[in-house]
Amino acid sequence: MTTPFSSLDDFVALPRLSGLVLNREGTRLVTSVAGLDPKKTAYRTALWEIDPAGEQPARRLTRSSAGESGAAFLAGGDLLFTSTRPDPDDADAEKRPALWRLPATGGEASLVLTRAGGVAGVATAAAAVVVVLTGDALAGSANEEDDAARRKTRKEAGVAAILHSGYPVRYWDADLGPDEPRYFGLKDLGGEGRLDDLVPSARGGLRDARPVLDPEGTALFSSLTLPEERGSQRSVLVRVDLATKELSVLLDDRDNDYSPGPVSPDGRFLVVVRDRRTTADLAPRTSLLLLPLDGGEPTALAEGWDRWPSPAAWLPDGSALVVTADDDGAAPVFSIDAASGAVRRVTQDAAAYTDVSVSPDGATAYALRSSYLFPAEAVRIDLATGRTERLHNPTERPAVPGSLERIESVGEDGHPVRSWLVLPEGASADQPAPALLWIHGGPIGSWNAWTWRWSPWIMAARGYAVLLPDPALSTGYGQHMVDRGWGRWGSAPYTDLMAATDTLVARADIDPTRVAAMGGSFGGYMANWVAGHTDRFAAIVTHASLWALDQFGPTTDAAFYWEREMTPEARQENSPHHHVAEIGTPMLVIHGDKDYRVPIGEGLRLWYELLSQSKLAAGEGGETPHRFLYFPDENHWILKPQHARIWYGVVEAFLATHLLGEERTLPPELGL
Ligand SMILES: CSCC[C@H](NC(C)=O)C(=O)N[C@@H](C)C(=O)N[C@@H](CO)C(=O)O
Repeated sequence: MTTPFSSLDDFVALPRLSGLVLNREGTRLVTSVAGLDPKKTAYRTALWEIDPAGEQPARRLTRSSAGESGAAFLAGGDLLFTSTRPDPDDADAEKRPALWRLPATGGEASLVLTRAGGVAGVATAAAAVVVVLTGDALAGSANEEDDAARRKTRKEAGVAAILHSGYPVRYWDADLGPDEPRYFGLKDLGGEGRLDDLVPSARGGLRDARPVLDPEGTALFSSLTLPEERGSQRSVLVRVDLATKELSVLLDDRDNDYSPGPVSPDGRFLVVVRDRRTTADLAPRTSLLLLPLDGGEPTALAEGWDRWPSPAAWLPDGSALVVTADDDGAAPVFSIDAASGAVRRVTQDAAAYTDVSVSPDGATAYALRSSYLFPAEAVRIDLATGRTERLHNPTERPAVPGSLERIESVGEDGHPVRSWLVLPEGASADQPAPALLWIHGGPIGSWNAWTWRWSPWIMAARGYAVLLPDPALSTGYGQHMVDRGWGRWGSAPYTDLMAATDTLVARADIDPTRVAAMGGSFGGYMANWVAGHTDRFAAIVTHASLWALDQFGPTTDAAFYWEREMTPEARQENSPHHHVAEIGTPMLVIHGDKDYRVPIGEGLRLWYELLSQSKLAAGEGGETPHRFLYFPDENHWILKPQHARIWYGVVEAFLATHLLGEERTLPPELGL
């Protein structure tokens, strides 16, 4: 069967949904759809409306060459969004994300405000016309005019230098400073659009945070990151009064990070996500608290539930909280009774749900849902029965070239290890398929949702089976599954993966002689570890991978996080670079230069040590089966559509050489 996964051009052109917001009346749903721009070198998003009743077809709301994102409904029904589309009244204005408003009654969107530091996000109150914007301001600026003037000076002088006195200095793929994120209360939406800097003392503490407003728009709740000694940090929970700007710290201790969930409909309780601070002996743990906003003590919610919930929305009568949580290769919707903490699974399918909101009568939820069978799509969920119905979406489900199975293996310690297995069409005992072991990143995570970056269907369309195992350190299997791998990456996570591979190759429809291992980020770490510990794979692909743990810890963008995870001894014991001399498998190394999470130094050192020290080191004349695919302008992830095509094309060619004994033509854009 020909599907969009047969052609990389067709694959990158598939439209992608993200985000879903519901208006207060429950009558309008809005999502973002990303599609290729005319040059096919970038994605741009447009806003689409979906009928919550499931009757009308989806309709496109916005159209511009700049694209739109960050949709948020105002009480009253107008839709706010951000866009770098041109200011209709100022053709010469600099392109920067601004705030736009689309009237509920129809007509064109109008520009609400533009600011020198741009508008990064919008939060609105449910029951009052109150808006809080997120946007950058230069650290030293006193107000908006001052900020604009300082930016102009810096730009005209051509200065990019940044003077730091604290940590971190980089985040993901961005250099931090002298900009820092701020929250702005927007006064007089219809008039001058005056902005009020709500936390001027935040320094860099609002990075990674998002404001949550109470229903009446009297206060915002947020995490605020505070610097600690020795480059460390913690996230405390704060409340900011939107009238007086008074900031109060609600929860702050050195054993946990806190972030806000939704405020109860009566405004009395705040749901709080508590993330336990890790040490070399203590793995992460996520739990929920209910914090009375009248000053009482927080209480644990669903304390005995061995899952890590992500809060989504309250039922309108405040009787229950709707959450999602990773669970056995899925991320269903659950309901937690607010009084008893009793947990009930709502959705029953093996899918991952996000962006959940609840209708005003509390009977229905709306969400995005994806799985390995289909990308994100908007659905309606009957909260009483769990019955789930696909709405009329802006996109169709792409047909996939094969089938999906759930399989189970047993780890060395007897612990079950569960995997998804993608099988190509025609795989059988008569025609066993070559196979790929794909290792997920994190390492705290799960293969439970569609991903565009690691699409197993691209490989299935080319005849490969793909195994997606959740080894030790994966989420959705209880705390013990995380604890048994914490700080011991080369032990249970590795042996679980080998147990899953044993189960895979024991199948009659899999060819045990043609199997490769691949992973990205932590998955790339593990691919490197696999390379130094077994010769059972015919090829290894390692993307954005950790190679030398002593070097990686201090150079990543969040050194404090990794330095907590292992002792110096554990870093030595678990570092793949000590085993380079054992590597006898051809490796394809892939790295982006703008990767600040796993800095390029990991990829450069891995590449040189493979060429100079592995069993397949470069010989006289420089010959080696290893390859290095380097992206000078990509980050931890390969995001540009033309580079995604190169990524899949080069990976496929490398696998064809070593698993199938076939030579493929490399993508011509490589210029080779
Ligand atoms: C929730 S697990 C922690 C993720 C981790 N965070 C920090 C602060 O380092 C992280 O980014 N890990 C990467 C090495 C990684 O494996 N990333 C994966 C998944 O997040 C990826 O696919 O990029």
